[in-house]
Amino acid sequence: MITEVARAKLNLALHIRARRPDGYHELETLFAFVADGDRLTLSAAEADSFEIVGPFAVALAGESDNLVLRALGAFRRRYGVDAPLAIRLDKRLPVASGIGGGSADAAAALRALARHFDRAFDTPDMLQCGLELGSDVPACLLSRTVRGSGRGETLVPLDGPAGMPVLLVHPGTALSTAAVFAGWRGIDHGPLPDGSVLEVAQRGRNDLQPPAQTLAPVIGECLDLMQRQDGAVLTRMSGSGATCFSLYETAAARNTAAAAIAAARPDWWLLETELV
Ligand SMILES: C[C@@](CO)(OP(=O)(O)O)[C@H](O)COP(=O)(O)OP(=O)(O)OC[C@H]1O[C@@H](n2ccc(N)nc2=O)[C@H](O)[C@@H]1O
Ligand SMILES: Nc1ncnc2c1ncn2[C@@H]1O[C@H](COP(=O)(O)OP(=O)(O)O)[C@@H](O)[C@H]1O
Repeated sequence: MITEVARAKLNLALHIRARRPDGYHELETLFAFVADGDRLTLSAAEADSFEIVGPFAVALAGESDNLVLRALGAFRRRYGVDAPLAIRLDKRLPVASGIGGGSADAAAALRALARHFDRAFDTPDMLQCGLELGSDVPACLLSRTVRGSGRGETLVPLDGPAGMPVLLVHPGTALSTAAVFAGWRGIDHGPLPDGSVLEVAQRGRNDLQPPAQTLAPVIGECLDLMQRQDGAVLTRMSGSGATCFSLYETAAARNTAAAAIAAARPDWWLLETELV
């Protein structure tokens, strides 16, 4: 049996530069990944099966086109393999929350398939296979700190602050990525700055925060509460929201903040983790 962690994705900064005629946006982003995420297992079987378990399985129960199955179909068509497989997804990340759960699951499925069929996962061909499933899937295939541009598929690996403590907070509202992009006002506020990963993150922005917050005002409350805690070196919304993150210098500061936020908002989802 093969197990892959579908690590949660963060956009440490996300600059939207232009609307494209094909309906996508030209962007510049600093992708980073954390130690925790969904878990995907894959094994040879008599017949195909797909099962979703875990705390957020119920959010996907009504959907037939899970990104994991789309990844399986894309891999089979591309590489001409059809041996039956049993796949199980342990859904631990909130759905439609800006931390790439679906993209990370698709990427984890591609990595597991590559291992099962004895292929490399980081080839141009696999990255293209990933891009056809979603703009974030190539970055999620690599699951390491990387600068992304274009639709998110032009990737330059960077040395990030691995091990840095992170707190993720999701205030409960699911947001459609397309709806948030549609609310971007079309004003280019400029490229990612230069500097180390942490400097770029601290001097950067998330241009999708204003339109996300218009759709889900609770994001403002979430950021306020996170910013009121001591010791964060950066607090920001990730992707199209609504998950927000804080980076800390120490695990103790992160844990103290997590306890205070959990006490204030017991209904919000929290994850204490670290950058990889
Ligand atoms: C905003 C980001 C930032 O990393 O993350 P999430 O919030 O989804 O996690 C990504 O750009 C999301 O990537 P992904 O979730 O793979 O999006 P896709 O499936 O490719 O596209 C969904 C929709 O988002 C919009 N979209 C996506 C990427 C992009 N560069 N421009 C866009 O305008 C389009 O409306 C598209 O139809
Ligand atoms: N395995 C999956 N996990 C999460 N969402 C999925 C999955 N498969 C399909 N989806 C669909 O993709 C949408 C975007 O989900 P997700 O990737 O979690 O959000 P985001 O792109 O904001 O991080 C969901 O609303 C859901 O309809």
